[in-house]
Parts: sequence; C-alpha cells; structure tokens
Amino acid sequence: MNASGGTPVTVLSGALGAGKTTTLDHLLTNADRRLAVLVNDMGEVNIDAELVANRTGNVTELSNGCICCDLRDDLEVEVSRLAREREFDHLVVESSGISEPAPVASLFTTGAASAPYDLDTLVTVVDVSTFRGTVEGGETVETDAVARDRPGRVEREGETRPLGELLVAQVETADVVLLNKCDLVGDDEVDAVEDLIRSLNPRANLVRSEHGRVEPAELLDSGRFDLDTVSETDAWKHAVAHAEGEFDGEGGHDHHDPATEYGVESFVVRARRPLDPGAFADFLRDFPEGVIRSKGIVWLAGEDEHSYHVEQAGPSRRVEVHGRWIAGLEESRQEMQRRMHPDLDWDEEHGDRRVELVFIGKGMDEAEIRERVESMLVDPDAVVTAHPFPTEADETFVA
Ligand SMILES: Nc1nc2c(ncn2[C@@H]2O[C@H](COP(=O)(O)OP(=O)(O)OP(=O)(O)O)[C@@H](O)[C@H]2O)c(=O)[nH]1
Repeated sequence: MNASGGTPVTVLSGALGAGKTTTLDHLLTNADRRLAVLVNDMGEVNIDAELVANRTGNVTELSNGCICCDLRDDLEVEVSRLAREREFDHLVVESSGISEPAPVASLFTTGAASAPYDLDTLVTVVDVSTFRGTVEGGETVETDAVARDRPGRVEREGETRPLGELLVAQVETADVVLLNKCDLVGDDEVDAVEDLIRSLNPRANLVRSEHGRVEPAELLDSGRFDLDTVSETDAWKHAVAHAEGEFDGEGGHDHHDPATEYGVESFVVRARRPLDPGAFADFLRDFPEGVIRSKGIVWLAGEDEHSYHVEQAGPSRRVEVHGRWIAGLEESRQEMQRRMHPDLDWDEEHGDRRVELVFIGKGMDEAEIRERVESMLVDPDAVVTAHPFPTEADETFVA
C-alpha cells in the first residue's frame, strides 16, 4: 500500500510481441514484493498466462478479447476480487498487444477500481527493431498528422487504421517507455527510436533493455503517473471517449474495438496429433504472410516426453522445450498433476499432448494456414526422419 492508501498498479502495454510477458517474467523473478498479475491475451488461448504461471500462483488470465473494450467488465470484476483478497503488494496488468493503455488506466483513476488501487506507472514496451518501420513506414501517415488528426476524427464502420497509430497512442500515454530488444539493433537505431519517442512523448522516462531486464523499481515505483497531464494527451481523450461509447460523426454508436479498428485478427489451430518435426521446421522457415505474432505449444512426432513452446514475433521465430507432457509421466504422478490442474484439457487417448497454435495478424489467409498445419500432422508412431529441434531446456531452434 502507498501513501494514499491504495495498492499500487503498473499497467504494461506494448505492441504484439514487443516483450511484455518477458518483462513480466523478469519482474516476477526479481521484484522485492508480492505481485498479483493479470494477463490479457487476445487469442482464445492464453499462452502468456501459462508461461508466467510457472513463476507464481497469483496469475489471473483474461482471454479471447481485449481488456480495453470487450473484456472491460471482466477486468473490473477481477481487480475487485483481487482487492478483496489483499494477498499482494502490487498489481501488474499486462494488456494484450492491441490494447490502448488509456481505457485500462481509467479503470484505476476514475472507474470502479479507483478506491482500492492507486495507478503508479503506465509502461509501454517497445520493440526497437520494428518500431520505426511500423510507425513511419508503409501506409502510416506522419506522426504529427496522427496526433492532429485524432480528436475530431470520424471513423466509419469497416475502416481500419494503421497499426502504427496504435503504437503512437501506446507511447503517448506512457510514463515509462521500455526500449526493448536493444540486442537486435545498433546504438544508432536505438538513438533514432529514442528521438522519435521523445518527439511523441517528452515527459516519459526512457529505459533501454534486453529481454525485459530492468531494475524492477523503474516499472513499479516510478510514481510518474499523473492524471492531469496524461488526460490532456490526444491518445487519452480519444481512447476514453471511445470507451465511454461516444457517438461518431455519422450518428451511429461507435464501439471501440481495437481488433476491428486496426484490422487485427486471430485464430487458433488445434490438433490431437503430432507435427512432423522436419515439415514443421520448413513451415517456420517459410512462414505465412500477414502473421504478426504467433505462439503456442506443440507436440512433435517422436517426442512424447517433451512439449515445445513456439514463439514468433515479426521476423523472429523460435522453438524451445517447454516442459514435460503430463501424459508422459508415470501413472501416480499423472494423477497428482491432474488433481493439481483440474482445468487441464485432457484427452482420453493422448492426455495433454496436443498442438495449439495462436496466429495473430493482418490479412492472413486462415484457410491456407490451417491447411498447411494440418498437412504436417502425422500418426503418433510415425517414423521421424529429421528432428532439428533441441531436446535440452537451454537450447533454442531459430528459423
Ligand atoms: N532478441 C530479443 N528477443 C526478445 C527480447 N525480449 C523478448 N524477446 C522475444 O520476443 C518474443 C516475444 O516476447 P513476449 O515477451 O512474449 O512478447 P509480448 O509483448 O508479451 O507478446 P504478446 O503478449 O503476444 O503481445 C519472445 O520470443 C521473446 O523471447 C529481447 O530483448 N531481445
């Protein structure tokens, strides 16, 4: 609890795959206090929650939607429940990569959760290797024009905005911008990203990081959030107006839904058969177009012990050993694990062995991607000719 009596809150925002979960994981391991964590994923499978749940029991997941719009009520219910339980010192909310920070933050400033909580810091995690390309490149209009354009802007149904605009909104409202993935670019590029971010938001504290490794206090105790200042930004006014269901210029009710607004879609491919490892490696090397972010758990043929974790963010595609399939344990340990995880999606024949891949992107060919994944599925006892994936936890396959 801080001076004003509320439990402090940090909201982590940032583009799809920028490194929010990695940063959260670092906080959970290194913070000097008990954290409660709320993880929001736009897909119907919350892979992020599963990853950080390995670190702590106090992880709540909100899936299949975005907490700044369609899951806002669920967020409100969960933060109120956590406040009643009071078993933590600091709340960290990880928004989905398509959330705007303002509507989430407003829940803690003027909304239902303003009494028990005290918003401390809005953090935006930026991937320095892709930020300028997304904001300045392609279809995106100039950043100044984005800001000028926003307040009176009329958005018609079906019209989508460039993803760069979302990134700008996430940066404009931030108290701290974490310039992450500094290992992927040279100092000149980091300097250029820093200049661009300063021009968008001169008051934010900019912190450079690799793999979200940052002094926890920078994100937990910045004490920088100031409602009067942030509520003057165009991004805040725009997002709060939408969240409150203002009417658009056409006279129709304008639901704020970033997924529709930015044309971002997601779907999940599931299977109860293993993937042929060689074919899957080829798929990762020749990855489908339009996918911005994908992640999941896969069962590889010939590997009945280990589950594999797949991560793709922009051009980077990685596969690591995730853990052990419960179905591969001896019977007594299986039973114990199943009692400990009553929600486990258990198949009579294959147990928890499965393929579960979430694809998030713009203009993806869903039918083709599904077909490609299905064509890689083989029988569990199929003979495997190539297996390029690691079998040790500290090794990574990079496509
Ligand atoms: N090279 C490099 N990779 C990173 C860094 N930080 C995170 N990654 C990798 O980037 C990928 C995405 O990281 P996440 O932390 O899951 O990103 P996220 O922002 O939580 O993603 P969403 O929740 O899907 O939006 C993973 O493969 C991470 O291992 C970094 O500083 N450098």
